[in-house]
Amino acid sequence: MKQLDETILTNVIKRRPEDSFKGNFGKVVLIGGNANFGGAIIMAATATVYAGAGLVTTATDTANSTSLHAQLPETMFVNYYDKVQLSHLVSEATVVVVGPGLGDDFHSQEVLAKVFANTNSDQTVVIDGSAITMMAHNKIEQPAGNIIFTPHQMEWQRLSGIAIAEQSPAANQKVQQQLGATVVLKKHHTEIYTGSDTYQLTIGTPAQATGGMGDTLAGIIGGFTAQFADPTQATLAAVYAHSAIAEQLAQTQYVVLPHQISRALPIFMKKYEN
Ligand SMILES: NC(=O)C1=CN([C@@H]2O[C@H](COP(=O)(O)OP(=O)(O)OC[C@H]3O[C@@H](n4cnc5c(N)ncnc54)[C@H](OP(=O)(O)O)[C@@H]3O)[C@@H](O)[C@H]2O)[C@@H](O)CC1
Ligand SMILES: Nc1ncnc2c1ncn2[C@@H]1O[C@H](COP(=O)(O)OP(=O)(O)O)[C@@H](O)[C@H]1O
Ligand SMILES: [Mg+2]
Repeated sequence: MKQLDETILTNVIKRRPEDSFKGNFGKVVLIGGNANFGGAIIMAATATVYAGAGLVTTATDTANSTSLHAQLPETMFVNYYDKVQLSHLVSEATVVVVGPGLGDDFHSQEVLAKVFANTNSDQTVVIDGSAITMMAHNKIEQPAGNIIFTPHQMEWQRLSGIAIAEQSPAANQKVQQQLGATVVLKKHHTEIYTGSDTYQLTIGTPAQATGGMGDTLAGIIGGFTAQFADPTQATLAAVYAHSAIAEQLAQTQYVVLPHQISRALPIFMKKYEN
């Protein structure tokens, strides 16, 4: 297993061309946040905006629209029950992030089905949280696109059928190959299965063990894959940046809040641009 190090950041994070505009840095659509889990999609969208995506739209329950804009005026809002708008939005996106706080009831399943019906092979599709759980429980096929799954260990157990205690690199890799998708298996020392290689994160801290930390990672992956050329390298850089920022904050903090990682991204990324 290859160990991820700081060089992934300088390899991936590019200085912006002078002659550029928001359209050069990707359109990201994030779908999630039911009436109970609005915070999850707000945290994910915050991470995507602060990671530098050019245009960010959040498709969520209408109950979340005011709090979303109070936290993050940079994002646009769409009611995820508006099937026409949702279909159009997803099909026009550079990157789709689906699942943070989506829930798994009948309405969540309908939203997921509409999203999956409208992705295409040119897009990166980050599948997180409730979307992974629904795919596993309801045997839903993978959508079109370059797929990146971001499960925690229980979500990976649900999707792969491998019990947490049995999640060895060999067993995980076998299922990754069947899926044909990148798998970011989140835990202390997260493992990333890309198909051609397996990587391990050797940084990260228990100060990250708090709700919303994975939602934030999904958003950073969305922001990085929207802007930077190679989706696999961009994913590796996002995973590294998320924990590197957390480690820095944890030097003086007992717990690191997810939104603090997002807020730190622009200054952190500036140090590595080249
Ligand atoms: N503010 C918000 O709106 C927030 C909304 N959120 C959204 O909620 C949705 C559900 O996501 P979820 O992760 O909370 O629940 P689920 O998928 O049922 O997994 C939990 C079960 O798995 C078990 N478990 C075992 N190992 C584990 C591991 N390594 N990591 C984690 N769990 C592990 C665990 O064991 P236990 O803790 O009971 O011992 C428990 O039985 C999802 O859409 C997410 O985005 C959250 O992000 C929080 C903030
Ligand atoms: N002890 C730990 N050490 C390092 N990273 C951790 C630790 N605990 C949690 N994390 C990180 O926090 C995130 C948790 O993801 P997840 O469970 O999906 O959170 P949520 O769904 O609440 O946003 C992952 O990126 C994981 O690697
Ligand atoms: Mg999660």
